[in-house]
Amino acid sequence: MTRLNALNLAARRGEDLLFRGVSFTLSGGEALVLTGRNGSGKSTLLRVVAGFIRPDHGTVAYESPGAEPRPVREVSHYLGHRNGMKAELTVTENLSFWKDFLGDADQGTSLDIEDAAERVGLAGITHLPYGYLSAGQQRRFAMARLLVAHRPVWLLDEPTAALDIKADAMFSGLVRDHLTGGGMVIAATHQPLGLNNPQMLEMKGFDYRDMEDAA
Ligand SMILES: Nc1ncnc2c1ncn2[C@@H]1O[C@H](COP(=O)(O)OP(=O)(O)OP(=O)(O)O)[C@@H](O)[C@H]1O
Repeated sequence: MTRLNALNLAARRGEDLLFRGVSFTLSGGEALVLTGRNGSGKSTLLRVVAGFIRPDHGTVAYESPGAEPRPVREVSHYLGHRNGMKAELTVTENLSFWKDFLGDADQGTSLDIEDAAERVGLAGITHLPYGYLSAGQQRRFAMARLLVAHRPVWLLDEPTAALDIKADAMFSGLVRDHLTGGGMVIAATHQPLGLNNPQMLEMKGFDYRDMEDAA
């Protein structure tokens, strides 16, 4: 059984701690949804888990049977607000870069680029420069990145913001399939993403200090 363990995480933004004492455990097939108002720390927590920001305190690691705990970044995809694609390269060139760069973790299997394009509903246009595509098409191809390299942990920051209903449903399908295959998802999202009974974690922003004072 695979597990992702976050223990007592704290992170600083500027002078102050933005959160502290954040712990959770996810097993393969499980999802965690981060909620909280704008600026409450959802993106920051995702970036700590992804390994982009060093926590002020605490640890987060991915565990799989017979292996030492590993940094989550070795086994995760991070889909943030930006698409992470170069406008002047074609879709195929962009996705090939990510496929080679990320590789498949843990002997997993991934889709080739045309199959991934089909999964996100955009077969046949992978020869076009990424910059020619509409904003929604660009976002769909950013999602295809999750499919061209196998990574068991998906870290998603508002993945479907500004997408139409069809794209929402398509992405919910990808997430469901990923979980059914034993993957994990941590998502900051206001959309249900088709998740069945996810764990929930409400981020409080800098206000957590007032709440502790009042307690
Ligand atoms: N690089 C930074 N340096 C200092 N403070 C930052 C930095 N990045 C974010 N912050 C602050 O940290 C707090 C949390 O930001 P974060 O982006 O994690 O919130 P969020 O819950 O993801 O918000 P949103 O829903 O608007 O995306 C905010 O008050 C923000 O201004």
